[in-house]
Amino acid sequence: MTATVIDGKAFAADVRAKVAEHVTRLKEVHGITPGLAVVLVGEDPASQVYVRSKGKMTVEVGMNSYEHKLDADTSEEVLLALIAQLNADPAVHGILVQLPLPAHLDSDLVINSIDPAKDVDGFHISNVGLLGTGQKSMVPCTPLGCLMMLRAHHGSLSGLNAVVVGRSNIVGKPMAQLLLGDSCTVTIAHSRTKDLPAVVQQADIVVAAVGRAQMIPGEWIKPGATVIDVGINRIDKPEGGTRLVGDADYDSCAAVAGAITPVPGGVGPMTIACLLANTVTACSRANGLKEPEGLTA
Ligand SMILES: NC(=O)C1=CN([C@@H]2O[C@H](COP(=O)(O)OP(=O)(O)OC[C@H]3O[C@@H](n4cnc5c(N)ncnc54)[C@H](OP(=O)(O)O)[C@@H]3O)[C@@H](O)[C@H]2O)C=CC1
Ligand SMILES: Nc1nc(=O)c2c([nH]1)NC[C@@H]1CN(c3ccc(C(=O)N[C@@H](CCC(=O)O)C(=O)O)cc3)C=[N+]21
Repeated sequence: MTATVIDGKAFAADVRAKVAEHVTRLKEVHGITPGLAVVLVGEDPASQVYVRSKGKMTVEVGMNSYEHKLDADTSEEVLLALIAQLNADPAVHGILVQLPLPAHLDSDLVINSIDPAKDVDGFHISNVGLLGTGQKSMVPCTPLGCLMMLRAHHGSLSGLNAVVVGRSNIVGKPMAQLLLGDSCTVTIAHSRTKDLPAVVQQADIVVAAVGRAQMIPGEWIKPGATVIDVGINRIDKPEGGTRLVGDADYDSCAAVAGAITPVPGGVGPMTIACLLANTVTACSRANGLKEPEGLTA
C-alpha cells in the first residue's frame, strides 16, 4: 500500500483563508482588528525565523502583529511586567511566549501569568484543566492542527486505537486529550514504554511527537494506519547541507500506512494556522461575538 499524503500546507492555507474571512467580518461589521502579541526572549536563530514567519502570516490574514524581543538575560520581573501590560491591552487578543525560555526563567510561572482568555497556545493551567474536563478552552495549536487533519481524513475517529508517542505538555498530553474527546482508545507512550514497537503496531492512528529523527520505521506501523508526524529534526545530508525530517522514517512508513503527514509541509504549517485561528476565536469571545465555525475543537 502507498499512503495518501496528507497535505498540511494545503490544509493550513484553507484554515488561514477561513481566518481571513472572519477577520474581514470583525473589521467591517464590528470595527475590531484581532491582535496577536509574540514574545521572544533570547536570540535563538531557529526561534527568530519561526517568530518572523508567524508575524508575516498574522499580517497576511489581516490581523495586527506585535513582536516583543527581549534580551536573553531579561529578568523574570521585566518579563512578567510585559505580560501584565499585554494582558491589560484591549488591542491584544492573543499572547504567545515562545518556548523554551532561557533556563533562569520559570516557564510555568510565566505561562500561568498570561490571561487564560488570551492564552492562544492553550498552555495555561486553566486551559489545560478545561480541555481535560471537556469544557470550552483555548486548545494547543499543534494538537489542534493534528486533530483537524485526522477528522478530515477519517470522518469519525470514534473507537479507533490511537497511540501518541511523547508525553510533553505542549504536544503529547493535549493530543491525547483531544483524541479521547473524539472517542479514540488512547495510549500514551514515552521513553519508559516497554516494547514500543508492539504498542505502535496496535494503532489505527500514530501521532509521533518525540524529537528523534526517523525513529519510527515502517515495520512498526499496522498496514493502513494513519501516521501524524509532529517531529521536526534537522539532519545532515550525505551530499552536505541539512534537511528537516520527522520522527517517522517517511519512506518505510509511507509504504505501509494508509495516510501520512510529510515533514516539512505537514503538521508545522497547521500549527501556525491554528495559532491564527485561536487568535480570532479569542478576539470573538472577548467581544461577546459568535465564534468562527470549524476553527476550534
Ligand atoms: N510541528 C510542530 O508544529 C511542532 C513540532 N514539535 C516537534 O515535535 C517533537 C516533540 O516535541 P516536544 O513534545 O516539545 O518534545 P519533548 O522533548 O518535550 O518530549 C519528547 C517526548 O518524547 C519521549 N521520548 C524520548 N525518547 C523516546 C524514545 N526513545 N521512545 C519513546 N519516547 C521517547 C519523551 O519521553 P519522557 O517523557 O519519558 O522523557 C517525551 O515525552 C520535536 O521534534 C519538536 O521539534 C514541537 C512542537 C510543535
Ligand atoms: N509557545 C510556543 N508555541 C509553539 O507552538 C512553539 C513554541 N513555543 N516553540 C517552538 C515550537 C515549534 N513549533 C513549530 C511550528 C511550526 C513549524 C513549521 O511551520 N515548520 C515547517 C518547516 C519550517 C522550516 O522550514 O524550518 C514545516 O514543518 O513545514 C515548526 C515548528 C511551534 N512551537
